[in-house]
Amino acid sequence: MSTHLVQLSPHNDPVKKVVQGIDVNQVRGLGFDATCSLVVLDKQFHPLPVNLEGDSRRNIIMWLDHRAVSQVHRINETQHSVLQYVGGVMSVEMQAPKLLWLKENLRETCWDKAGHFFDLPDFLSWKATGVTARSLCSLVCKWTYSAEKGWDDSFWKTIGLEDFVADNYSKIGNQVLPPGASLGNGLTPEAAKDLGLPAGVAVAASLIDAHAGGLGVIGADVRGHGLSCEGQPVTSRLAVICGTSSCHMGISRDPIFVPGVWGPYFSAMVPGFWLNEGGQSVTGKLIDHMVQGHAAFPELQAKAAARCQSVYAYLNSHLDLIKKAQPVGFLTVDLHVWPDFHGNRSPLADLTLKGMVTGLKLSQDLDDLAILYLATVQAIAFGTRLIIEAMEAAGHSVSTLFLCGGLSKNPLFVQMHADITGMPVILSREVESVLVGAAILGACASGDFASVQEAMAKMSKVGKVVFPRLEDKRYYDKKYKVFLKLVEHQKEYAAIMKGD
Ligand SMILES: Nc1ncnc2c1ncn2[C@@H]1O[C@H](COP(=O)(O)OP(=O)(O)O)[C@@H](O)[C@H]1O
Ligand SMILES: O=C(CO)[C@H](O)[C@H](O)COP(=O)(O)O
Repeated sequence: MSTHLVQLSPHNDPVKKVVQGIDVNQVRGLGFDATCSLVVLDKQFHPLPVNLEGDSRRNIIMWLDHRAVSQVHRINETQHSVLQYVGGVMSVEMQAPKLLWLKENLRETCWDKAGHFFDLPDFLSWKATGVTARSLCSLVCKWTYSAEKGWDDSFWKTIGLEDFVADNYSKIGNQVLPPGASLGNGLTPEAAKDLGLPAGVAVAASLIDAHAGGLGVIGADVRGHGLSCEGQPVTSRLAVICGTSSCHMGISRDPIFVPGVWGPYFSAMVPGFWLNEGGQSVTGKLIDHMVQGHAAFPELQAKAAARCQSVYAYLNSHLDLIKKAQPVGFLTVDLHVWPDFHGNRSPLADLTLKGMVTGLKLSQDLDDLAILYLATVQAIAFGTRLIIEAMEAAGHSVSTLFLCGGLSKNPLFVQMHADITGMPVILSREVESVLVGAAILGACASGDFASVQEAMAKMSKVGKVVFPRLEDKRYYDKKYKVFLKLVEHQKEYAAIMKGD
């Protein structure tokens, strides 16, 4: 069986493109993953605006939309027991605060007319099959559903969304399926026509993108690479899905409660295992922001284009040029970044935190841009170290990182994660591992594999292993101390400004 991976985009016909030249009757199954954004439809399944302007083309609240700040504060003040299962503090990026925002701000134009609220991956599987069943993954991770106990009526009543209880959760999902389960009669004739595939192809209950990435990498056979996780349980592996944001997926046999780290979620990624999900709200987005906002960016763009390189490949080679005899990471001895430009997701779970840079100079040249980029990459890796320390303090034991997502294409990002965490980093043979995770779902829905675990073992493959440069550890330990001071100081500044 071969696997075809496709990233959906509204601007082209990617599925038709990817199956060009192959016999579409060989396509056995389809799996969807997407970001955990909130899709709103009316009772007839038409888009409903989630904006004050009433534009129904904008019917999705994106996952990184932080408009529901006041709502999430009030939800957290309830200290309801479901909050235990999201790290103790609900994130503004989850669905309950967004739903409450819609009720409080768009009552007539949206809330009263709404018939269906979907997590984006569930919307896609509905669109493909007409089946409104939700994936256990999205409901458990973003909607407070429990795999063991179902919905908790008291939570929705307490936060002012008793409407869902009254109609037996029909608008947010009262049929829940494990990821990979086959949906209805598969692809509808209409969806089949849109995608250029045969009707009836098996379609799987979906996964959120990070969870698909986790499935795509975490079960690989690591024998023969000299790794300490060889022979250790799969629970010693941490999958880090790093793209626009980074998600740190660790699994365990028993529930582990990690303050500030989402979960524990039962069966939300690997069936039968509990999942903890650490995260950083902006990582790839932050690097892009720092690089594109610098005065030397036009020069960088021109030079990279002249060499037919990406700006990141150019910056990495520029850093190699200016580092001289020292390790590249040592270029930031006096430049430090705190990366929470969009608040801290884990483990501090503090939406109010902001980004910080210390060590700026008057220069605005390419060297300056390259070093700021390096310090940003390092700050993201220090954030990963902080998350791992929190997970380990609560009972996880991590020995190896499995990186995937757009940022794992950046060798500097990967090496910094190895050096700063002191752990080997495994990269998959298939670089688009998030899509491998979705393909695993499709292969389960078609019945080609009896279980997600079996499909994971067969379909994830180790590509490259990057080991930490342990000789640089002392330097990174010192920079980590500074990193922790930055947030301590930021909190002190906030306290000073709050005082009389
Ligand atoms: N070839 C590359 N080299 C360096 N960085 C890259 C490369 N490709 C993507 N990135 C980084 O990855 C991020 C996007 O990752 P991706 O996984 O595609 O996003 P998403 O999480 O939204 O699916 C970008 O913000 C960029 O910083
Ligand atoms: O919360 C998440 C997963 O649980 C992700 O951060 C969210 O889905 C967005 O992912 P991406 O970085 O791919 O845009």
